[in-house]
Amino acid sequence: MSLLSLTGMKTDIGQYHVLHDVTFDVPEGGVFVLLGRNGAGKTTTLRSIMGLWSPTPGSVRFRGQDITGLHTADIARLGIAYVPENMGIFGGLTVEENMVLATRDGRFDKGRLDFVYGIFPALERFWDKPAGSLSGGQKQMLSVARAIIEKRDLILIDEPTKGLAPAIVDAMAGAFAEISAETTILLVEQNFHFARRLGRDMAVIDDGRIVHRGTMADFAADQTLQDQLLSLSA
Ligand SMILES: Nc1ncnc2c1ncn2[C@@H]1O[C@H](COP(=O)(O)OP(=O)(O)OP(=O)(O)O)[C@@H](O)[C@H]1O
Repeated sequence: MSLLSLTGMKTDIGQYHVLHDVTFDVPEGGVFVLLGRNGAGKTTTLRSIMGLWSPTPGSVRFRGQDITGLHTADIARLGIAYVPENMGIFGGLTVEENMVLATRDGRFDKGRLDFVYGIFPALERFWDKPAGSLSGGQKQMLSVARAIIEKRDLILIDEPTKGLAPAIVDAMAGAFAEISAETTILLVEQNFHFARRLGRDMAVIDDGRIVHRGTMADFAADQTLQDQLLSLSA
């Protein structure tokens, strides 16, 4: 059984038909990549999974349970975390306060905090600093750290490399490889070079429709297919 299954998902935002037919399965373990150009529908797909938009018709199943139409908080409680493109951190609060707000009951498990520091050592150094004073890369690390401060089954991450320097992107790739050893990641990306390093399975979305599904290894080896599908992203 797939960890997450999207079937025939259509999402309207106001009068706009944004998703027309989004169907794909995310298997448990590793990184699943959803590629697509600007405005293709990647963020809307993640927001529809999290209950922030309502797909009608269509269904979202998590571990076989139909979660379509549940409230976002209930979806999160089932073990799904969301790292939005704007990172969702509180600039006026310290790193520690941002992390506290991401826990269920305001307390850290010591072992878990060490696990997070092991992946993102900068957070320990900046623990008492305002999140707003961090660099772009450190903010992105904080936003991912908030998602893993408690163990989750699935993390949805929206374009985490956008605007980051290559060295930080490398650090992110290492971090995601570590995280994906315990938690399935659904990664939305435009950066194919980053995505291909991490992805096991993948799909391409264009104009609100899934136009390709397969393994990253097959996709990365097929230049014609890449030219055809990623040029949609030109
Ligand atoms: N709140 C909204 N109101 C109206 N249209 C919207 C809204 N949010 C998104 N859209 C439209 O829906 C389409 C898909 O947007 P979405 O943000 O899902 O794309 P994306 O693939 O995540 O793009 P990007 O890479 O730019 O974030 C776009 O045409 C966008 O303009």
